[in-house]
Amino acid sequence: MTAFTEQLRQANLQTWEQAAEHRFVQELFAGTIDDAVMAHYLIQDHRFLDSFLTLLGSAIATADTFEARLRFGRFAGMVSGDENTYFLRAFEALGVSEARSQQEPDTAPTQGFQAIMREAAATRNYAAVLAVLNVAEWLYQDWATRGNKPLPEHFVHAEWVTLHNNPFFNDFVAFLRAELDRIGPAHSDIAHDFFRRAVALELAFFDEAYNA
Ligand SMILES: Cc1ncc(C[n+]2csc(CCO)c2C)c(N)n1
Repeated sequence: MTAFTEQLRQANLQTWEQAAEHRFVQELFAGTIDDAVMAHYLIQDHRFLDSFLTLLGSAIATADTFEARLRFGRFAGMVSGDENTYFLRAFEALGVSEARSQQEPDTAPTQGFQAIMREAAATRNYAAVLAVLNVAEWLYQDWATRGNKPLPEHFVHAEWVTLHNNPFFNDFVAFLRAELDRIGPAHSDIAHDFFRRAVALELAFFDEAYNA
């Protein structure tokens, strides 16, 4: 039988592939991404991280096992530490001042993500929370691990790949998928709905980077 998460991905395959093979991903690996595009993307993504932590909090609250709560807790610690540091170092390297990173308005995909993460958290439904988390993590792991490509030279590019392709992260994605494979089939409609909308937002988020 096809795993539930694989069924979700197959149901959204075209959008998923457009995101995973996006121009942003190609240029990131090639190291040719325009600094203005990277800066705009990271400013917006730093805001994504804020609501993402809200969603993780909801996963801790709604998970049905102690083991799952521990894993989400460890992951929240990593995201709040190393990953936040990356953003600050990248902003400095790209010459993005604190004033600019705060002044730039939220784009539509950023607002869309903040809304769907809050909405999933508010359902208090573990399957809905897992559906959004799976897209945000698994889709990023997919593009970051595809083809075993060599890392770009500049740390701003290279670390954006390795943050989404390392043993800790890969383990966490496997855990997220196993949780949704276990919980999802009994909540299929809500899982499909949140998964589909989140994949569309991922594609829109990459597209938006080029409106810098
Ligand atoms: C638009 C967008 N979608 C997904 C991710 C991936 N992601 C978001 S939070 C998080 C946890 C720690 O890495 C990961 C992997 C992203 N950064 N931006």
